[in-house]
Amino acid sequence: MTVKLKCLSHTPLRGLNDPGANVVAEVDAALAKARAEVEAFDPELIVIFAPDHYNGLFYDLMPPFVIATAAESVGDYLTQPGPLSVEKDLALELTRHVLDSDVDIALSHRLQVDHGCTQTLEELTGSINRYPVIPIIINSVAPPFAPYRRVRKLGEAVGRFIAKLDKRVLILGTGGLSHEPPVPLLADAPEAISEFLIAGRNPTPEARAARQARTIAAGKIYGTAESLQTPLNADWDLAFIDLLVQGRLDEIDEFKIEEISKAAGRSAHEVRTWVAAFAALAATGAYTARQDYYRAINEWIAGYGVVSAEQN
Ligand SMILES: O=C(O)CCC(=O)/C=C/C=C(/O)C(=O)O
Ligand SMILES: [Fe+2]
Repeated sequence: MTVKLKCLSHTPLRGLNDPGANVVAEVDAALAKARAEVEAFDPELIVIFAPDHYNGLFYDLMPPFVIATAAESVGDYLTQPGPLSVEKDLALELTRHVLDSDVDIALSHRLQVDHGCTQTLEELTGSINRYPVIPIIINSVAPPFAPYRRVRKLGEAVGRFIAKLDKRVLILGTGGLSHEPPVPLLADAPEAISEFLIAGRNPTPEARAARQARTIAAGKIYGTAESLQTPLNADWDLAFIDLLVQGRLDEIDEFKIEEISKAAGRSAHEVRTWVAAFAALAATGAYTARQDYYRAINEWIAGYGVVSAEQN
């Protein structure tokens, strides 16, 4: 087995509310470099830890963690719709292995995934189905969340499974860093919103367009005095990246969910996907990591980072 890791932010607003051309070019260059590295590595399997933003998972049955044996992209926010090339039998084997490792995980034989999973796949591989993939969704948007120490345990269990495979495996984490888009909360939500959050699968095109328009409007004022959302926090982001690069993963067990929401925004919990990805890599052996890119980008509602790592 050979393992490489990439963790990066995603944003619903790429192409819909872009920052200046110089910043877009900078991000494009960072992504082009990452994509070239993936191409050269030529993975035989991608294990992607990703969040969902009320497209596949709803409060009618909200699991903390899910492995998909089949997945279909809903194609939100300019992403490619259609099926992913999920390694069905291996995904099922991984599910058994995770359960045998004392980490409870849900299983889906038909999961809808959104830009939170597919944008990174597209950016790093050119499409949503270029390489065999196993999607692992970590609830990062719909509280209550599993504690961070459980996310680390999940990652470790997945890493031990990867370590037994005779394959080149690319581990991906996607989401974060600090940010807070206008994702509604179930607590105190009006009837129509709570109905959507509980059972809003397959929205009409009009409903999807309204969601996207709301996010674009939020992006236009994000980081200004007019915005009610928690702003980006570059210090928090860089400290988190440092912790991963320095291999201080045990400190993650002490992360406090409420404190992170306040300091870095409610959607900063998407970094749970990075936690799981790094824990998985660490379970395969010692690693070296580096920060490839970071910039706080208000227009994209994203503390936007790219981090790479590989086994020593
Ligand atoms: O669900 C919607 O489309 C509206 C909610 C939203 O703002 C989506 C945010 C997407 C992200 O990737 C994020 O910021 O985490
Ligand atoms: Fe997201």
